[in-house]
Amino acid sequence: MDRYRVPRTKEMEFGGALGTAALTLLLPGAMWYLLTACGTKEASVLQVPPVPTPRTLANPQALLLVLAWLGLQAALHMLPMGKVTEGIILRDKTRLQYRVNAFQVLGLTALGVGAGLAAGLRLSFIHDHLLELAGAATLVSFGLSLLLYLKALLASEAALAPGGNSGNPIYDFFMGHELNPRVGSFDLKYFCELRPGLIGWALVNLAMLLKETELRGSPSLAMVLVNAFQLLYVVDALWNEEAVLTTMDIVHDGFGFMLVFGDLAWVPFTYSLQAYFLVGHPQHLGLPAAVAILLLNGLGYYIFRSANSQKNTFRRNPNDPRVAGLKTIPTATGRRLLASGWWGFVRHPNYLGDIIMALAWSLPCGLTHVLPYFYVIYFTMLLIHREARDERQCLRKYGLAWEEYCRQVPYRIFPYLY
Ligand SMILES: NC(=O)C1=CN([C@@H]2O[C@H](COP(=O)(O)OP(=O)(O)OC[C@H]3O[C@@H](n4cnc5c(N)ncnc54)[C@H](OP(=O)(O)O)[C@@H]3O)[C@@H](O)[C@H]2O)C=CC1
Ligand SMILES: CC(C)CCC[C@@H](C)[C@H]1CC=C2C3=C(CC[C@@]21C)[C@@]1(C)CC[C@H](O)C(C)(C)[C@@H]1CC3
Repeated sequence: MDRYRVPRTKEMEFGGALGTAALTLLLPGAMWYLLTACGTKEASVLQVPPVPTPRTLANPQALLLVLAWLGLQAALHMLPMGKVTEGIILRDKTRLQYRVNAFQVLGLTALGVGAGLAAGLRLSFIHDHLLELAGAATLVSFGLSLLLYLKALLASEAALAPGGNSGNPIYDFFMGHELNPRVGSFDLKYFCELRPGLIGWALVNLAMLLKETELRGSPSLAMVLVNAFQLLYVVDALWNEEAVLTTMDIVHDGFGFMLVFGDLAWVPFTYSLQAYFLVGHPQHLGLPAAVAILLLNGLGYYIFRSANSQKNTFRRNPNDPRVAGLKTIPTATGRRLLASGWWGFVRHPNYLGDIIMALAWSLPCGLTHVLPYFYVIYFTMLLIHREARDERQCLRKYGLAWEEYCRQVPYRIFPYLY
């Protein structure tokens, strides 16, 4: 097993141990700040929000609900439906198996929620107890990350994550020490990456729509647009679940606090900020503006989906007629890089589409507040940072061929700008 041992992480990211220690506290703090500010009349980012009470941070009922949600999603994931597929080849030359059934799970969850609503369930309680639920999800994230770190200490050296094996406990706790932590055949990272967080996000959005309906008799056009756009994004991710197996998160990053908190708390509670904002700060959206925003989202989605599909098709079968005619650059690894089509336009066309969509999700909230624009600002920063991480890995993997690609396709995300 020694020859498969994962080398020590030398280049630490996010400012090393100090930076990751700060982020471990700052990220939950930022989420708390955003939600509290959004719940006030002013919704100002400059107003210092009240200090959270212990009861809001650790509410037993909210904790039970979050655990029940995770339990339900885990149980649905384990149902023998959907196909089983293999992940990429690991260091020890083995491949893990994954059950692909997130889309069916979404369908079953939707049926359950529909039945609940028909039976009188007041889903808008999610709006009324948003802080408690976010606090509970944060607590669960800390607990799970700690268990994962302890479990990783017992794992074989070949099972560790290349990015989370520095030997510094704080850094490795944040980045994730073990690459693919599993309990039996249940893969914790693969499960958390999409299902509880993304379906939870759609559920929180729906709760906001229902709350608005309770308050004003019907949902606003702005709220319908935000719900529809983000639901499309969630459905798309679940429908293309298999593609997640080749993302940086699954292939390179361990499962630590960054991803656990990101998946279980950050995504459902901060990505739904626009819908939460609209409940307390109704916006009038005229039809021409709505059509323009709809077209913008359509453009973003088209770029995002076709760029991701083009690369996935090419990686699966370079001779597929849909991609066989594209220009490519050979690399020493035997794999080729696409150098025309979407991947000849900019080096990360999928990020460009994603950022355009992010803007379209904020615009329905009007131009009077900064808060609903948090997502597009944060997301642009996240993707610029992620792009830099990916470039470093690609340069390491492909060397001269990557340099040639960068020469042929000079812009990273934004054509003629960056
Ligand atoms: N909503 C959210 O919060 C987030 C969304 N995302 C979205 O997730 C999606 C996936 O993103 P991510 O996992 O970061 O990365 P990508 O899907 O962009 O994958 C990057 C990898 O693609 C391969 N690649 C790069 N250039 C080429 C090329 N020219 N030809 C062929 N292959 C190439 C390389 O891997 P290899 O060569 O090994 O195949 C590279 O490591 C994106 O659409 C992104 O916007 C990402 C993060 C957060
Ligand atoms: C909390 C920190 C600031 C950083 C946390 C980052 C995470 C929230 C994101 C890292 C990569 C992600 C991906 C998606 C959601 C956000 C996180 C977990 C994704 C599942 C969204 C839907 C897309 O279609 C996708 C391609 C499947 C995404 C994969 C990466």
